[in-house]
Amino acid sequence: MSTPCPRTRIKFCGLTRQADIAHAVALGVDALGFVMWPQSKRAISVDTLAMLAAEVPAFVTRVGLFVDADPALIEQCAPYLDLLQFHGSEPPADCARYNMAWIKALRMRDDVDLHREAERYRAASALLLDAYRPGVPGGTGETFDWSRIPAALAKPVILAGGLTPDNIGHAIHQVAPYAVDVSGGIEAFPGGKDTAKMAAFVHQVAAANQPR
Ligand SMILES: O=C(O)c1ccccc1N[C@@H]1O[C@H](COP(=O)(O)O)[C@@H](O)[C@H]1O
Repeated sequence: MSTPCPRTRIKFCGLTRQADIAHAVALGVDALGFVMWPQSKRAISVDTLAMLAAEVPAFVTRVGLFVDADPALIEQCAPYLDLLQFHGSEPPADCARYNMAWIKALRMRDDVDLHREAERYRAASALLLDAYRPGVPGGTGETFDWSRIPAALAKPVILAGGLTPDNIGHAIHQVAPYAVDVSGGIEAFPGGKDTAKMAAFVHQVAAANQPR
């Protein structure tokens, strides 16, 4: 029997509208991210999170994105989420205090040591690697040098940062990540997804997963 080809999991982030969720689910997207950082142009309220989370069927992961958030906000959101995404400078103990699965975003500053971070955040379900821009926690729409990602890292890698339907095939072939995360690259406007770009992204991931 031949070895099955690995399937790159897909997370769409920055969902704010029911119609975009329905389209993402129909495309077979694995995880949907909700930005709970109030300064983001994609931020939603807890009430909107509750409404949108109810639209997500079983086996699609609802991810809450937080940036150095007040624990009270995370606790309020937790009933509507399956996974926490920490996108600030949260230390491991702060990520682990909610009795929920979590991932840690790391911004790829020049001096980041991914092996060291993988050891430090060993309780994370995965590490999400994003571009670094000073003063901005994420969602910049910028890529980083993917060759900086070591082939053997102790944690699954979620590749993020400036991914689009045009570059995702190349990214998967070069990095072979566990999953990919996209926000700006499938948007029509901040917080609103473009149905054609969503479909193109998913199709490009599927194409990159075909044996060559
Ligand atoms: O989307 C945001 O507004 C955001 C704000 C603060 C931290 C992270 C944010 N988004 C995440 O950033 C990466 C890359 O996004 P993009 O594809 O480059 O737009 C992704 O994980 C988003 O979920």
